[in-house]
Amino acid sequence: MKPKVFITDPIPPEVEKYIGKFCEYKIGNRRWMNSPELFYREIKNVDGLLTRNLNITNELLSKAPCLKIVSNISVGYDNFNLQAMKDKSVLGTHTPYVLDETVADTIMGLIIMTSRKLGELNEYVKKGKWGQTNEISFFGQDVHHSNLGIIGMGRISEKVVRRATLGFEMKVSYHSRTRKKELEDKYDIKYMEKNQLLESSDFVLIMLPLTTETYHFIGKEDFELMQPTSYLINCSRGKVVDEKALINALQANKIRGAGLDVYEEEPIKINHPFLDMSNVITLPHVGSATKKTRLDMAFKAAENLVAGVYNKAPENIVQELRISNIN
Ligand SMILES: NC(=O)C1=CN([C@@H]2O[C@H](COP(=O)(O)OP(=O)(O)OC[C@H]3O[C@@H](n4cnc5c(N)ncnc54)[C@H](OP(=O)(O)O)[C@@H]3O)[C@@H](O)[C@H]2O)C=CC1
Ligand SMILES: O=CC(=O)O
Repeated sequence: MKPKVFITDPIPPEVEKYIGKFCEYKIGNRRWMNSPELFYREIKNVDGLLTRNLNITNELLSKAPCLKIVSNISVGYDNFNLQAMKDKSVLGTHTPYVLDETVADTIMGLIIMTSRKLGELNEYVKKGKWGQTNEISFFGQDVHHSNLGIIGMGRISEKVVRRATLGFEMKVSYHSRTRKKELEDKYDIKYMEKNQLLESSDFVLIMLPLTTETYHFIGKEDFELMQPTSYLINCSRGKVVDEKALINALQANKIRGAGLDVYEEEPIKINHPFLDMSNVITLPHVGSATKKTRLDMAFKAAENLVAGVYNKAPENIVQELRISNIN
C-alpha cells in the first residue's frame, strides 16, 4: 500500500503526478482548510503533509498520529512548532537554495522601486497625468554607489551582495549572527554592529528568519537611528519588524520610505495605513514568485516529502530537527 499524504495548497500538475507515483494523495480545498473538523478528519491517517505555510501546532500533530514529515514549499519555516515536532519525532523540511536568485531579484526591484518612485510614476502615467505636475517631485534617490546595510547575511543576502556590489557598485555592510569572512574578502563588504549599520545605510535590508530571537528585531529605537533619507526594505517576514513602529517612523519622517513584500498579518487589510502611503511599496509576498522557481520549489518539497514518508532522510531537513530525527 502506498503511503498517504495531504497537500494543503494547489501544486503544479507535474509535481502532483510525481507525488502520485509514490503516494496516495488528497489536495485540500478551502472548505476543508477553513474547517478544522473536516481538515483533522482528512489528516487522521496521513504519513505526510505538503504545505506552503500551514501552522504545525501541537493540536494538529495530536490529530495526525501517523505523521512522519511536514514538507514546506518555502525556505522559511516559522510555521513549524519545532519543539512539538521534535517531541513527536516528526520531520520538517524546507526548500533552500532553489529560490535564492529569484528573491534577490525581487529585493533589487524593491530597492529601485522605492528610491526611484517607480510605483508612483507608473500610476501617474496610467492615470493620464503625464505633463500635469512639476516633475521635480518625482526625482528620486540614486541606488548606484549608495550604502546598503544588510541584516541577516544568509543564502539570499549573498546573492543580493553580488548584484549590489558588482552591478550597482554599492558599498555593502552587514550585521548577522555569524561573520562571513570569505564574503567580506570576495566582495569587499564590512561587518558592522547593528546600530552602526542603521546609522550609516541609505538602504537597510532585513533578511532574517522569523524566530523567537528575531521577533521585532527592528523597532522604534532602530528607526530613530536611521537617516531621514533612508529606506527600509523587508523581504523576509513581517514580524521581524515592529510594524506599528515602522508606520510611526514613516509618518514622522524618521525614514524616507519602505519597500515591503511581507507584513505582520497577510494579506494586509484594505484599511491598512501602508495603502495610503505613496512612499511605501507594497508587494503581496511574491519574493520567489516566478513560474520556474515556484515549480523548482514544489518539486524539491515533493522529493523531501516522498523521502520522508518512505523513511529515508530527505535532503532538506530544517537545521533544528536534523540530529534528533534522522532515522
Ligand atoms: N518574501 C519572500 O517571498 C521570501 C522570504 N524569505 C524569508 O527570508 C528568510 C531568509 O532566507 P535565507 O537567506 O534562505 O535564510 P538563511 O538562513 O540562509 O539566512 C538567514 C541569516 O540570518 C542570520 N540570523 C539568524 N538569526 C539571527 C539573529 N538572531 N541575529 C542576527 N542574524 C541572524 C543567519 O545567521 P547564521 O549565518 O549564523 O545562520 C543567516 O545568516 C527566510 O527565513 C524566509 O523567512 C525567503 C524567501 C522568500
Ligand atoms: O516566503 C517564502 C519562503 O520561501 O520562505
